[in-house]
Parts: sequence; C-alpha cells; structure tokens
Amino acid sequence: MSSPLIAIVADTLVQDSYVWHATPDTYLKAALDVARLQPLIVPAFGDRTDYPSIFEAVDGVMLTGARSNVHPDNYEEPATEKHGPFDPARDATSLPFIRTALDRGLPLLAICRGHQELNVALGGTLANDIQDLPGRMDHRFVPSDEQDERFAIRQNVRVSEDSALSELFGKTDIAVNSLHRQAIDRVADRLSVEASAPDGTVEAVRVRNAEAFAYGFQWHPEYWAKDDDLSRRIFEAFGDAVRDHAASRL
Ligand SMILES: N[C@@H](CCC(=O)NCCCC(=O)O)C(=O)O
Repeated sequence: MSSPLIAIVADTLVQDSYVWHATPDTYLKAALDVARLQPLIVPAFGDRTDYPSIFEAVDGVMLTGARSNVHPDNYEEPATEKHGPFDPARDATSLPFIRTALDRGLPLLAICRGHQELNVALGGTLANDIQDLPGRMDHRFVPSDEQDERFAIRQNVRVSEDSALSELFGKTDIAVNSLHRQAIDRVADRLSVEASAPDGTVEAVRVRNAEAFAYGFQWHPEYWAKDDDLSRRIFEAFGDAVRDHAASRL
C-alpha cells in the first residue's frame, strides 16, 4: 500500500566545505515508522521554491526542531548577536511554507523551532534566552554526549482542560523533554494555547479553524515516538490526518 507524502523543510548547514540541506534522522524515522508516512526533504531555497508543485505532491507538512533561531527581522524585533545562530534560508522557506500549508488545509505538525516558526508565520513574536527572564525556568538541554539524556523526559506540562489536546492525551498533567532557549512571546491571534509549563512557557498550540490537524509543540515528541505513549499519539494523529487528506483528494 502506498504511503502519503509529507514535506519537511530542510535546515542548511556547512560540512566538508559544502552547504547541505538536511533534516535529522529522528524526525524522518518518527514520520516513517510511527505516523506511517513517506517524508520528503524540501531544500531551503526560499522564494525559488516551487510551492504549487510541492503542494500538489504532498498531503502534510512537518517542521522540525533545530539549533538555529528564527531571525528577529521576521517578527520586527532588532537582532542582536545573542539571537543567533540563524538559518535565513530555512526562515525564507518555512514561513511561507506554513502559511501555504494552512491556506490549503493540509495537516501540519510543528516541533520546537517549527513551533516557534508557526507562531512567527502567523504574526506572533518570540522571547530570547528565557532562562534569564524573571520567574522563568531553564528549558535548555542537560549537556551530555548521550542523546537519550539530552532528550530525557523531565519537565512537567499542564494541558488545558477541555482542549483538543487533552482529548488526544486523555489527561492534563504530562511530562515532556525540553531543549530550547527561546519561546513564544506574543501568541499569534490564530493560535490557541493548549499546554503550558509551570513558568507559563507556551508548550503546545493549535491553529484555530484549521481544516485539519495543525499543532505546534515546544517539546520533542519525535525522539520518543516509538516508546512514549503521548509522543506516539501525536504522530499517529498526524498520520491519520494526512491519510484523511490524501483520501479526500482521490
Ligand atoms: N533554536 C530554538 C529552537 C530549539 C530547537 O528546535 N531545539 C532543537 C535542538 C535539538 C538539539 O539540541 O539537538 C531555541 O533554542 O529555542
């Protein structure tokens, strides 16, 4: 049986004197093995991207996490060195990609940097280095050479009662991993906050009036998608939404 395709906007990075357009394996494997979707990496070519051709071919979009930050020019804040590192090629591709996907009613799963991009794409802003802000927790990863330790589930999150997400999870008190130093500041009008950390950090958002599954998560469900029940539910729900979209086009 054929699997529907989803688009994933690549990061750009320099290695061996080449510019690579790449995506970490954990996101690709979670899409393939848990959501049962075929991921396609879209190069970060900005306005040279042929959006109509890509959107003809795919039935969903996933935005991944990355060490880079969305450039503050995209939310009209003055940039400082502390806002970096940047990946302007990814910004120039992912922000229009998100808006086009939502306009076309495609399911969308946005993770960590992707969750922040979703907010910026819809007109919201980001806060930088939140661990230095009064009353805020340190959401950065615990330094370790072991990926399992960096991605360990260790932070409590409260899911809003009566939210669509609490229905998906079947509970409101959950625990997640955390590897970020920026966070949503002003929430875009079109987003509803579905979950928050004890310090108020926006941990999950849903796009209001979206035609399909359209969520952002500040944490990393992809890393434990095979092992952790809630992470698995997110990927299965995304997979089901993408299959429904594909079926509606037949
Ligand atoms: N750069 C942003 C986004 C954080 C993010 O996507 N982190 C993934 C990094 C995974 C890793 O450290 O390997 C921020 O810091 O807020």
